[in-house]
Amino acid sequence: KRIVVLISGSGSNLQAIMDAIDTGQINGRIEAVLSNKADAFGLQRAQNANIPAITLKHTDFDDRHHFDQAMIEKIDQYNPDLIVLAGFMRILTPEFVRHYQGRMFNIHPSLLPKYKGLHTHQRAIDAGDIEHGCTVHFVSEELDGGPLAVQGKVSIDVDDNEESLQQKVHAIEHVTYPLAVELYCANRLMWTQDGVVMDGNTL
Ligand SMILES: N[C@@H]1O[C@H](COP(=O)(O)O)[C@@H](O)[C@H]1O
Repeated sequence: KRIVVLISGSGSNLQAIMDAIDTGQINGRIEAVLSNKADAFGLQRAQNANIPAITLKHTDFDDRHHFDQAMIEKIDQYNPDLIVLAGFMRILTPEFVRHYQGRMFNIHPSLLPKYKGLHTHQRAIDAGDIEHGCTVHFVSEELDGGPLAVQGKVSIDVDDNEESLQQKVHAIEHVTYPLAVELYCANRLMWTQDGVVMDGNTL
């Protein structure tokens, strides 16, 4: 499968997916990495792996609509089967989401539908939760609201703080995201009219 990854920052999830392709876990190829931030370290990771690393700065466009249209033009040059949002910190327009509906993943640092939005680790601690984690979901027009695909869980210990919990969640993300991409690339995971189907079972 042909994959395009969108990032805004460090790209540790991008790296985990690149490593899983190298080991043969994922039957796919990253055709390009696109960032809305020119200083995103993830671009460096892509260049180190000889993957086209593209910067498209949202600040160069008048509004979201024009930025997203420019992204679509750039991304479609790579004819992707899957778009992976990996720490891409822009809210996408409905047009963009509809254009890639059913072939676009996002990862969110909580056990959705709990804690949509920001500051998920501190909110889980403040709520007294004993478990937390991350969610890979298909992207829909509802922010952090698309159908769930794969989740990874961690325990919250009494001595955990926001930073220690973030590190735990990052570690489980680097297992969970490659697994979701692996299943999608193997046609074992898809979003159908009946919902998300994995290995023939509706989730
Ligand atoms: N959406 C969130 O943004 C972060 C990106 O991290 P990285 O992949 O850039 O290291 C991840 O924690 C992800 O859940």
